[in-house]
Amino acid sequence: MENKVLSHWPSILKILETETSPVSFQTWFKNLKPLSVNDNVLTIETLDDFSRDILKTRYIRLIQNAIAQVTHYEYEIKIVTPNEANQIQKSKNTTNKEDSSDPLDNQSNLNPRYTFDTFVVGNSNRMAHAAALAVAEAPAKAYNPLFLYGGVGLGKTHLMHSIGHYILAQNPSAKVLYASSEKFTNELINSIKDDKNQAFRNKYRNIDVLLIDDIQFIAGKERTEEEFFHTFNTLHEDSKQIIISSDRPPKEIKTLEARLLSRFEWGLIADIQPPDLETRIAILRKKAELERLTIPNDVILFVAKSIVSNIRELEGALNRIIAYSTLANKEINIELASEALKDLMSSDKPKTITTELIQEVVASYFNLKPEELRSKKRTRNVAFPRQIAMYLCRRLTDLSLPKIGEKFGGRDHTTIIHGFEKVAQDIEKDRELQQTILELEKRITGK
Ligand SMILES: Nc1ncnc2c1ncn2[C@@H]1O[C@H](COP(=O)(O)OP(=O)(O)OP(=O)(O)O)[C@@H](O)[C@H]1O
Repeated sequence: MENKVLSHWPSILKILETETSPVSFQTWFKNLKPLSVNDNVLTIETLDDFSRDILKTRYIRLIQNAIAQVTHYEYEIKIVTPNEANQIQKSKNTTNKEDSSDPLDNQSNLNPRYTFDTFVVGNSNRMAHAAALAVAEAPAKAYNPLFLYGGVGLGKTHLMHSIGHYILAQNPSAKVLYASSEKFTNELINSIKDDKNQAFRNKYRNIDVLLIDDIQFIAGKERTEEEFFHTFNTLHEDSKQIIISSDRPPKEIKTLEARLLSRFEWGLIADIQPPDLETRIAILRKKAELERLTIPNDVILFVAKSIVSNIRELEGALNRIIAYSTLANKEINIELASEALKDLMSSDKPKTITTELIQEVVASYFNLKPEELRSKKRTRNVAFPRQIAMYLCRRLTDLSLPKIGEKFGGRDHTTIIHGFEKVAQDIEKDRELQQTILELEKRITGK
């Protein structure tokens, strides 16, 4: 059964928009995502605990009414955070229960917000964006497959959906299908269980564009790899476009079958790096513009400097500030922003510390670009911050010396040891440097 809530979600949002103030709509409703319907319960995802609590206490009835106006059906509403949604998904996966009323079935599953228009291009994603656009303009002709990889929350899904939207805008009858590799796996398992393998194959092989997100999850799952291999071959032979995303390059997906690995390398592999400061600022400005909000420059800068390695978190921080301002009925300024982000900054949740994060923080501290730390430049204004970044990489990550060297433009591990020792010695006698290192560590670890 195709669920009406999802297909009519834009109309439901329109009703909510007319029934609430613009700020309230932007803050609480615009980002809601209907996830699934089970019996009478509709699960909707919101951005964080804060929004979930507000929605639960103040707006459930309003949402129910808006949905009922469109679907003529009254659902029980369950609001969840992305973490809770993941938990639900995980428990579903382990029980392998088929959700026959999955609202995403029979759709291309594209998020209307993820288009090229709303994607900000910067140094960190320029190449991936150009490749995505080339594929969108000439599906199955430019690069096939297109393999996009990068860390969490850096825009892979956004770019994939943008390709889908673009192709559909050019050719509305194109069959575009987006699925996470988990969904692909679950549907395959269910199809085997229910003896519906042919239906599964029809679904994934009779399409023009296949977008598979987070492919790393199929690695090591033999049956899924096998099925994906045949799906891939069929589509590729029929000149259909395949776009794949992953959190790492194909070669680093351990236990991925060699024949799949080699196919992933047939087309183009493009990476997305964490955004530099300028791009983070541009993303925040774009978001404010889309939400029709005026956010002071110093607040934008504050957020952009506070959240460096994940665009989802960057957006979440801005949403939080907007929510605080709405609730407290106060204008957005730097005091309000620091208050709103206080918990986020001092959160106990361990941050993933990567060399990219360290390079970004160190570069920003010394007014450099992260690329300069990876470059061959040897002037002291670059060389010393680079040694500091190497020192911090060695202290704060578990990476081996050669791996760190690789992340600094392919330097030899002896250079890393030299950098580390130089800084370690200087700290002994230089109090100012001690303070600098402490400050950098604080910014990197968020503690
Ligand atoms: N360049 C960009 N311009 C504007 N928004 C962006 C950009 N990159 C990412 N975003 C936004 O950041 C959020 C996270 O992006 P997305 O979900 O595409 O990340 P991802 O790389 O697929 O993450 P994951 O690894 O968790 O699947 C989305 O809301 C997306 O719109």
